[in-house]
Amino acid sequence: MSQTTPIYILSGFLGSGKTTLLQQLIDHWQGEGLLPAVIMNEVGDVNLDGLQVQEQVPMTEMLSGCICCSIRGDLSGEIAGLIQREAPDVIVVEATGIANPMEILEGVSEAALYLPIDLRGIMTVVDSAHLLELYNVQKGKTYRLMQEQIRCASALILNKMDRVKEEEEDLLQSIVERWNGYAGVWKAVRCRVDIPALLDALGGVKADWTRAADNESKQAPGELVPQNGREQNAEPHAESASDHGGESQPLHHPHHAHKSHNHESHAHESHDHVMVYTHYFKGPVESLAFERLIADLPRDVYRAKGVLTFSDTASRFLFQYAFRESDFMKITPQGNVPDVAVFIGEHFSRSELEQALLSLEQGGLRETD
Ligand SMILES: Nc1nc2c(ncn2[C@@H]2O[C@H](COP(=O)(O)OP(=O)(O)OP(=O)(O)O)[C@@H](O)[C@H]2O)c(=O)[nH]1
Repeated sequence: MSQTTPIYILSGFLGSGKTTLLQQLIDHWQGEGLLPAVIMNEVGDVNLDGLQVQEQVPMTEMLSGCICCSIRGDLSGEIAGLIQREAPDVIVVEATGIANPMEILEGVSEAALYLPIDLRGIMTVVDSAHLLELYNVQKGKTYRLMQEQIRCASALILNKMDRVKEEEEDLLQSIVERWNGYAGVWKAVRCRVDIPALLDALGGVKADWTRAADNESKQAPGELVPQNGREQNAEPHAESASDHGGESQPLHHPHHAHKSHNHESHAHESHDHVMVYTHYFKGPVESLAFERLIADLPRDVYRAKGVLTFSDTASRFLFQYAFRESDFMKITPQGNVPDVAVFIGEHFSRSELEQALLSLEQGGLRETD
């Protein structure tokens, strides 16, 4: 009799709603009396999504790199550590939005060779409005990455349907069916889906199954992809970054040993165009000026998030910016969380952004009103 820990990969482009879905999965499992654990991967050096996950959920952070390449070698160690320390009933790996799911799948499959884990599938969360916009243009790395994330999915959550016009719904449906005719599709706003049905479609997680049942129903991790015939369909990684100019700073993490595998240089190339700027604030900033700065961000900044103290309000805020939509939520972070903002995008000017933020800190923007 062997015990295996079910593991799910949460994929989807930056800001599509992965953490929003994660919260619902956690609530569901906790309601069933199960202990979920999370491996959270962020390209920036601060984990802001972690602030949205309850403290009692065991969580491991893999920061400053993308799980599918630069810190992939660490993944099995993190899974092993989590199982040993916490003995969770289920593990969710939330990948960065720029991760190629095939590479993560490989990473988890490698780990499954010597760890008692059972890969249940990849849930890909799609920002439906963003997908439709990119589909109209039919080019760009983000478009190809989204396509790949959809192709590799075992379950697809077409999220942000509130931003899709009714007349666009058929097109959306036909795009994803063409790219992946096997995965179950759930349309959602704020990832509100029938969680038990979603999990059942991927094999479910049950306390008795996890803790006591034998391995009869266990799927070999690698089976998920060939089963659906998607391995052949998957397009190669996004093309080399050499076609991009600008002052982009590639995403690297020199402190982590790189595990050698066939796709390594390939995988790295796919992220070379992505850059991250992290700004630590020295003090509070004015809320309206900050909102204006966010509204004026260059389009090449496609994701931003942070924790801020505003000079004109009493509480602290978690701010989110994804696909030109921003959101501010009051929070009271536990522990010592600095005021910080992370900006992710492609070859935007870090120095200009830094200057704008510094000027904001000095109240500079107010003077230009
Ligand atoms: N309009 C709209 N906004 C949504 C929806 N679902 C989530 N959001 C918002 O989108 C933003 C990003 O959501 P997250 O769940 O943090 O996205 P994510 O994929 O985890 O983001 P990264 O981890 O940074 O890649 C947040 O401000 C959410 O409140 C939705 O259905 N509609």
